Amino acid sequence: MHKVVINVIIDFDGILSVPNDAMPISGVYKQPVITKLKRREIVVMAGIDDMSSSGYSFDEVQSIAENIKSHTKIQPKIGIVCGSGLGDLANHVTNSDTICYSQIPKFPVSTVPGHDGKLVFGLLGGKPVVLMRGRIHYYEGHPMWRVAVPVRIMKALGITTVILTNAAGGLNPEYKTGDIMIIKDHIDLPGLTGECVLIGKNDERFGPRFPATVNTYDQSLQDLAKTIAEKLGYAKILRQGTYVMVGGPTFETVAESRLLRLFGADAVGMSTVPEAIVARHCGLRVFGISLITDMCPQDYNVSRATTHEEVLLVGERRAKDLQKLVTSLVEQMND
Ligand SMILES: O=P(O)(O)O[C@@H]1C[C@H](O)[C@@H](CO)O1
Ligand code: HPA
Repeated sequence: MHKVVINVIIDFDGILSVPNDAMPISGVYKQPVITKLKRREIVVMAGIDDMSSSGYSFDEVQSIAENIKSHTKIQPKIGIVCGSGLGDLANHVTNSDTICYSQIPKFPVSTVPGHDGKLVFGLLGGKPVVLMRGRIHYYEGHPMWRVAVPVRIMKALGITTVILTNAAGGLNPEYKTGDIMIIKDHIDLPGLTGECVLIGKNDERFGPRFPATVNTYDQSLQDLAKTIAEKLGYAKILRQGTYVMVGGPTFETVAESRLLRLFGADAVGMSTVPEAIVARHCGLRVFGISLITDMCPQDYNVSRATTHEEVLLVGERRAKDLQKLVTSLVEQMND
């Protein structure tokens, strides 16, 4: 969302004009403007996109879902978003129907390597699922609402639970590359600084204006995943922690990593939080899991540069373990 500072001139007849040099910059509205004008008028005058927009309307979301339904007979109960390098989970889906995002009118398309851009419908662990092989990220230039609108679309397709997976950098010094972290909580750093995914007009048919975000991540699913992971022999690589979302696409500096750790985060990534918030907002049960693909530098002497290639490589190496965990979780969870 853009914010603008503009100067307006209001003459004695109440006629209002905007100087030619009025330009959108990051900032806040000047108070005198707010008192004289409706917010919407300022937006129109400044030539900015509709600031009250929170994205596709309820009806648009329903109609995107209807279009998707015409491509498959599967009625999914669980939605799964695959993180960087984790899309091969789709290979475990049987009886599958695959639809490219680009085939679906208005469905946002991902541009990031390791994010194929396909919806895969089918059975996983015997349950009907829809899997997003590839997600949309804020740093690709999408507004925040668009990053998470696939979750609303999956809800309109009939899911009741969403599983969010991601690749993340480890901040907790006890973590190691290749660890699997069950997300117990998150820090919405963009949200705390004014870019919450739910900013804009609220349609109560999606969810309430002021949703609570305590207990975003379903406790019973966390417990079940922990039990399954231990049975699978993953105890040594299993973690449970707090994920912080940053806007990206830069990987963190040493000072940023230290700051995020001070905030209480165990892992950092560039996704998941808007999806989790939108999912809870519309009443979905949420489970989140991070694969620690690199350790964030917290010491200048040992800092080395993280690359996306490294992230994908670790994703590939741990893919099978994550696939087993997610498949068993889907199989054993109650609907
Ligand atoms: O989609 P996720 O969150 O798994 O992707 C992570 C964050 C960046 O998109 C990318 C960095 O390598 O991986
Ligand atoms: N930082 C932010 N996002 C990430 C990282 C990281 O180190 N690794 C994978 N996604």
